[in-house]
Amino acid sequence: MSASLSYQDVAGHNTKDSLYMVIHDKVYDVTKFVDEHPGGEEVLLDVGGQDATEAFEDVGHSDEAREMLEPLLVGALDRQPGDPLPGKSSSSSYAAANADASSIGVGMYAFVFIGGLLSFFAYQYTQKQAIAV
Ligand code: HEM
Repeated sequence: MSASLSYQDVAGHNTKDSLYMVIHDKVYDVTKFVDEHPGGEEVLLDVGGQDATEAFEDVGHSDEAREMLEPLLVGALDRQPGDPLPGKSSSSSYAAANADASSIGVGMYAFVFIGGLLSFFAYQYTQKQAIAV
């Protein structure tokens, strides 16, 4: 129970036959749990052999789900310098995705605003024309 595993040890267990994952620097053997997971086996296989802290927290798992982790515990993760940090790569890609989305949003506002200005001036112009006639 008090075993200490390296990230490489965990990374080796990334198949349905033997599936480990790291959540909050603890290593869990989820092999037997895969078929029972209410969220489906696919998501667990996706993060198999990796740090799943962010994926696990993103879902907002219940306290019950957290209790289910206890019997699956294998040991603590012995994190070495250079090992992936929880969610580091995916959080930066989330940030990038968000930046993309918001720049599209800004573009949309600019488009609508400029469209509005154009129609305002077009209206003014036609009004002046109408008066001039
Ligand atoms: C060993 C770790 C895990 C356990 C014990 C666990 C357990 C559970 C439980 C009990 C639920 C039902 C809802 C709840 O009580 O919160 C659930 C739902 C869910 N889980 Fe997990 N989970 C684990 C890991 C993960 C991971 C790593 C992911 C994502 C990569 C994930 C994705 C989901 C999703 C998407 C649902 C929602 C299903 C739905 O509402 O239709 N789970 N999980």
